[in-house]
Amino acid sequence: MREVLATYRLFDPKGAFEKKAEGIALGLTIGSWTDLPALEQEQLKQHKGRVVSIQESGRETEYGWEADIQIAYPAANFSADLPAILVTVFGKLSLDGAVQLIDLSFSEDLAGRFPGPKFGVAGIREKTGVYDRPLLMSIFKGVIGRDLAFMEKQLKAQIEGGIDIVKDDEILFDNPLTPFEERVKLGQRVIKESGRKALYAVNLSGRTSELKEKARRGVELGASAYLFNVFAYGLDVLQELAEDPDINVPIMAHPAVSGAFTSAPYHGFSTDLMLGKLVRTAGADFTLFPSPYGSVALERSAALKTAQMALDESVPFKPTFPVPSAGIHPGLVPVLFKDFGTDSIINAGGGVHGHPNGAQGGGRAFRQAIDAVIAGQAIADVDQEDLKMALQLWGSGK
Ligand SMILES: CSCCC(=O)C(=O)COP(=O)(O)O
Ligand SMILES: [Mg+2]
Repeated sequence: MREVLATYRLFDPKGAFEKKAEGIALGLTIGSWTDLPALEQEQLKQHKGRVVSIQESGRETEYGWEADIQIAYPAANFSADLPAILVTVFGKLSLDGAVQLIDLSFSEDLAGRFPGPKFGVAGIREKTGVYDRPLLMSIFKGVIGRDLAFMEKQLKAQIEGGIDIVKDDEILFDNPLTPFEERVKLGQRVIKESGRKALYAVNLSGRTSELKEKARRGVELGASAYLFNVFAYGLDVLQELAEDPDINVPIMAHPAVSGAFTSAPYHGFSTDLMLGKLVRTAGADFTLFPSPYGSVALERSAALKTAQMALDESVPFKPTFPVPSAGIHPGLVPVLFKDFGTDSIINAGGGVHGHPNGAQGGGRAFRQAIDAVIAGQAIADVDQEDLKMALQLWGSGK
């Protein structure tokens, strides 16, 4: 049956979940129907949401008792796009007090209407030539108000330090000093000159109506990846980009703005649904999200579940690379590896550029830490200068 299955976390002071679930199933589909003639009632029944399960946790919160409920919505009610689906399952309900949308599952034929990542984990490993360890990514920092020569210096240092992927900071937009097209050309040239198989994710920014054309032009000029602030634009915009055959480079979903609707404990979307499952469904090859340990920390269980959703083998999409980020330094590599494993990306801005030996030293320190954990060695025992300096500066561990 073509349908979407929505899981909600509900709260109710009286624990009247059956009534509440039925109210949602009816309210988000056919509304009130009891006064209608029998024939019309029969026709409307095909469109009514169906309560599939109610699971009470036994936990009492400030909003009352807690339960997870599942409601199936017939695909006949919506067109096969994320805006229509999100409005169907959480439209006005999202405005109605304490309720969270924590999961969405699509029937197979419906899932087939979405692209998923073009490249996924395997495709990105192929592009970077790295198969047996977490990849290392870094971020341009302090480039607002600086020119292309400054960026070139930073990019060279990062690549020479052994970084596999360099990304723009999400706050770097098109600007006269470092315009999009010039950044693309610069990245292409510097990577080519380095002889490495690195990627540079340029921030694809600007008006929605101009994005596709801009992205295609960037690809013509040699762009190797795009960073995209998906939550400022919307998931459907990401999907449009991912589906375009001419935009044939990996897309990196940045979590900026997502906290506005994923961070509340009793309202909004769950983080793993948005940053794990839905960005993957819409076509992101990488998903960035706050790690549990750094400066902008996500609760550990939410971060782990986000990575799990990005890689989950039970969905019919290529896996999205999980990128736990923010405040990452070399001393955190062992815990990142323990929690997120080989199929993850270690990503750092300050932890690379703030190294006493500059971005080159920062890159080397990370690579030394990664090599050590892969070899089963304690990073504190590594006798290499860059890593030692990093551990002295930032410590080892959380
Ligand atoms: C909130 S995850 C995004 C990571 C990011 O864009 C960033 O700038 C992190 O920088 P940091 O210096 O904390 O590594
Ligand atoms: Mg940033």
